[in-house]
Amino acid sequence: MSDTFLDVDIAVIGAGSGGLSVAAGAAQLGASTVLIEQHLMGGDCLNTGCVPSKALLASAKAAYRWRSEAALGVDYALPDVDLGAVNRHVHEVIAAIAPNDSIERFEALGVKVIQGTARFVGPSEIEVDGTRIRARRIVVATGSRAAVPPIPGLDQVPHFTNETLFANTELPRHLIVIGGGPIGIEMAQAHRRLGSDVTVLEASRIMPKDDPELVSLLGSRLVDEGIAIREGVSITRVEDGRGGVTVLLRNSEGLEERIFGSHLLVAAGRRPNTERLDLEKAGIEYGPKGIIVDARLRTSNRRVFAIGDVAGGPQFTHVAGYHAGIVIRNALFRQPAKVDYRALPWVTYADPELAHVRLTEAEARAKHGDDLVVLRWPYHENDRAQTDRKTQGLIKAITTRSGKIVGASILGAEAGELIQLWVLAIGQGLNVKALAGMIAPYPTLGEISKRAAASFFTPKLFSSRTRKLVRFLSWFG
Ligand SMILES: Cc1cc2nc3c(=O)[nH]c(=O)nc-3n(C[C@H](O)[C@H](O)[C@H](O)COP(=O)(O)OP(=O)(O)OC[C@H]3O[C@@H](n4cnc5c(N)ncnc54)[C@H](O)[C@@H]3O)c2cc1C
Ligand SMILES: NC(=O)c1ccc[n+]([C@@H]2O[C@H](COP(=O)([O-])OP(=O)(O)OC[C@H]3O[C@@H](n4cnc5c(N)ncnc54)[C@H](O)[C@@H]3O)[C@@H](O)[C@H]2O)c1
Repeated sequence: MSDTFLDVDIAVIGAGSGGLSVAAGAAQLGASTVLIEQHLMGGDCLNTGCVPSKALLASAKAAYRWRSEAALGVDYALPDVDLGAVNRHVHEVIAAIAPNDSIERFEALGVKVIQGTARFVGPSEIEVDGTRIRARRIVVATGSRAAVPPIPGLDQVPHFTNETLFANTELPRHLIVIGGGPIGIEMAQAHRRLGSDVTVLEASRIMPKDDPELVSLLGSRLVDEGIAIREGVSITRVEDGRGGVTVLLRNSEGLEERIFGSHLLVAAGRRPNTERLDLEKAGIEYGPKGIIVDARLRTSNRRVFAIGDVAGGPQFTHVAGYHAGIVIRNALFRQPAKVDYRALPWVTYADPELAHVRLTEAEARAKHGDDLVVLRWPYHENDRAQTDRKTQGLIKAITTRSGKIVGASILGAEAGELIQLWVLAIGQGLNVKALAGMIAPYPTLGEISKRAAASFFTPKLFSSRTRKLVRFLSWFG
């Protein structure tokens, strides 16, 4: 028998990036809203994901200044990294952002926040520690956690995941990272620059979702910084001992190897948080990738939506926030809004940054065949990149022969900022002509986008036909 009974318009399970956005929107639109969180307000992104990882990367970038900015005539001393102080910085950043996601802020918006683990007890009812909640609409936003691969011995060996890494206050002597996806690559570079030896062990190739040409340039840069990247390895066993961890693997040539490290980070993908929800009781279908949803983010139970990492699609904070808007439109405005990932960007915050939107070159070739133009512009051709000595990298944009932009990838300084122009252009279905004709302020890195776009017209503009035309017109005074 439950102690309390609540009857509300919307119940949201999980106060991470997705759940917080739905709850804030629903309450401000006048819907009675309950938000249930079993652990920390803000979820993964604030506490164990985006925020601490980017704060750690900021310290790492500072520690690298002696090398990256030596050419500017300013002599930075060799860094003396105190990981305890770095850790304090990381947690101060979390604390500075936390009020935005706090219980107090949400209650002030009119949301009833309940702390505890929610589970379904019926198609439109959930229970949290004796409180039963009936809701017209329920939104599952329970996120994901690190997937620990079934490597023999791994469960016996101490290892970090994103849940524990940011509590560490001692610099690893040699960090072995399992997984060369965005978490593995960002954390590998952060630790290398802070002073650790780092080895990345990747089963296939690093950053498999990004453009291989740009990934390969990033990979070379990471290797130059001293990170050992081992691709195509198969880890056969992990053992504890000798004050650290030993990883046994078969390398890409089929040879057995042992690698010894002081610490291990597992960054080998994510598992959706579906287990503790009793989804069967609400008739909600799910699989290993998460809760099954349609394009309107409805589950097999039409009163229940699933958003963010638990919904099995792209796993980013900006996607969880985008999902929240789709659910608000469906649940509160009764609009049949659907997700559309055609202009979905992502950025990996290595230095240099790697940013991408829509199709890679390979995907574009598969879709458009020969109806394709690949535009490239290197950073070293940009004056601002030269003044700031940030000349590594390039932009690669893909258009159809008629100039419709179908994809863009950028490797280089501020790539995460530069990609936004391309996100807008792709989202609005713009022709490359719009970017080529834009007046870009000088000297900015943004001119790289304009120059790449303008290069679409170079062959036509300087063709013999155009030159003949110009000569002809000059006869008329
Ligand atoms: C190291 C790392 C770095 C990242 N960096 C970036 C980045 O730079 N940019 C980016 O866009 N994305 C990044 N991500 C991904 C991003 O963190 C996630 O995509 C995002 O947090 C997903 O939001 P969510 O709302 O789906 O889930 P979460 O933020 O994980 O929130 C889910 C919440 O639900 C709660 N919960 C779970 N089950 C229950 C239950 N039964 N009852 C009550 N509460 C429950 C959890 O405690 C949690 O607070 C990163 C992830 C990691 C791990
Ligand atoms: N900057 C960002 O936006 C950012 C940063 C971090 C994380 N994220 C999000 O979090 C998600 C999870 O990140 P992730 O890096 O853990 O996962 P991921 O799935 O993107 O990459 C995991 C990598 O681990 C490899 N792997 C898996 N099992 C392995 C094994 N046994 N041995 C060796 N390699 C193995 C895979 O081949 C893959 O390349 C990302 O996909 C992304 O959506 C985003």
